[in-house]
Formats: sequence, structure tokens, C-alpha cells
Amino acid sequence: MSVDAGSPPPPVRRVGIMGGTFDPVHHGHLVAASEVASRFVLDEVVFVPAGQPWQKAGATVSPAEDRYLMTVIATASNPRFRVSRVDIDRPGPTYAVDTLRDLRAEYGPDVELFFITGADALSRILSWREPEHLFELAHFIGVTRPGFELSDDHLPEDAVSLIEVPAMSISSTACRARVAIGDPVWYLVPDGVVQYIAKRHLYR
Ligand SMILES: Nc1ncnc2c1ncn2[C@@H]1O[C@H](COP(=O)(O)OP(=O)(O)OP(=O)(O)O)[C@@H](O)[C@H]1O
Ligand SMILES: O=C(O)c1ccc[n+]([C@@H]2O[C@H](COP(=O)([O-])O)[C@@H](O)[C@H]2O)c1
Repeated sequence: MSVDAGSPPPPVRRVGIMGGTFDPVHHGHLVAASEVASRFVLDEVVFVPAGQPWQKAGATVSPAEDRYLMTVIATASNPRFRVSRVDIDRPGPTYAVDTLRDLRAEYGPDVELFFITGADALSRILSWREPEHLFELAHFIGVTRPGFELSDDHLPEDAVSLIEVPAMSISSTACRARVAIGDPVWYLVPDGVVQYIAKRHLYR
């Protein structure tokens, strides 16, 4: 008599998290997320616009709804990309430790979480809130970014993977500065984001 072992358990879903201010979202963000999704065989990447990016407190940041909508527009054509409101709907300063706890609660225990950070963000990670808990909540992936050194020397062993992504020498700061002086941002940001910036008169 054969023993019915039942169906095999479903494969664990692998979810990437791309947090950012996205003011505006640009092709550097999108290429980094796409490359990590491919290399780490992710089922999806969740873009999470920050509500109040406290480490940019001295700078003027566009309204969260504008940054959210630009991120929706930029990611809409990719079936594996989605955008979460967790950080913009949570009052107060945005901490990645809260992002990770909220997304873990949303997705449940049977999901592997991968938090994607550029080299600049990774170098500052020990200045984030509760850094001692961050690495229990997700595996971190540090990606190369032109002009910044990618290193995990300051971080716990095995907490982070470092990968090279196609070099996109683009920053949101440079995009805002270009719009402010009337220079084009075509092809630095997705077409719909160019149009959204014009429609909402952002960065003028
Ligand atoms: N060109 C890029 N290549 C790789 N990673 C990037 C690039 N631009 C941003 N990132 C990463 O994306 C995340 C979100 O970045 P953020 O929204 O702050 O954009 P930014 O271009 O750094 O903005 P700003 O110029 O306003 O500081 C961070 O982890 C950052 O390191
Ligand atoms: O947790 C923190 O204290 C913290 C401090 C600065 C940045 N972060 C996160 O890092 C990501 C990139 O942020 P930023 O400011 O470089 O756009 C985004 O998800 C932020 O919420 C997180």
C-alpha cells in the first residue's frame, strides 16, 4: 500500500523591498530593482516611498502623494513591481525597521524578504533606527551606485549581499535641479513621470 505524502509545500515567496524618497523615482531605482529581482529570483519587488524621510529633514521633500503617484506610474508596466503605502500612511518619521515589520505582518511568515539599498544608503545604515534589529527582519542587498563605494565591512557577517548593477549615474537631486533650470529629464525618469512633474509643476 502506498502512503500519500500529500502535496509538496508551496515554494517560499521571495519579495524584494525597494525603499526610497523617490522625489522623483528615476531609472537608477528601476534598473537596480530589476537587476536584483533577476539575480535573486524574486517573485516581486515592492517599492515603498518614505513618508517622512527624517535623514533628509533639512531638505524640501515633495508631498508624499506626489511621490507615491510617480512611483505607481513608473512601476505600472512591470507585473512584478508594486507600490506600498505602508510608510506614507504611518504617521511620524519613516524607519526601515517599521517598514519591515509592517510588510512582514502583511505578507505573513512564509515569505523571504530582501531589502535593496544603494551603496550610499548602505554606508549609512548603522545610523538608522534600531540597526541591531534590521538584519533579523530581512536579508539586505547592497547595489553599486556610481560615485559611491560599496562595502559591508561595517556590517554583521552574512547580513548583506553585495552585487553590481548596470551603472546609472542618475540621482533625484540632479533630476530636481535639471527641472528647476528648465533642462530635460526625458530618459532619466520614465516618460509618465516627466509628464507628471510638468502637470504638477514640481521642482520649479
Ligand atoms: N542611480 C542609482 N543606482 C543605484 N541605486 C540607487 C540609485 N539612485 C538611488 N539608489 C538607491 O535607491 C534608494 C532610494 O534612493 P532615493 O529615493 O533617496 O534616491 P536618490 O537619487 O539617492 O535621491 P536624492 O538625490 O534626493 O538623495 C537608495 O537605497 C539609493 O541608494
Ligand atoms: O530606518 C531609518 O532610520 C532610516 C533612515 C534613513 C533611510 N531609511 C530608509 O532607506 C531607504 C532609502 O532612503 P533615502 O532617505 O535614501 O531615500 C528608505 O526605505 C528609507 O526609509 C531608513
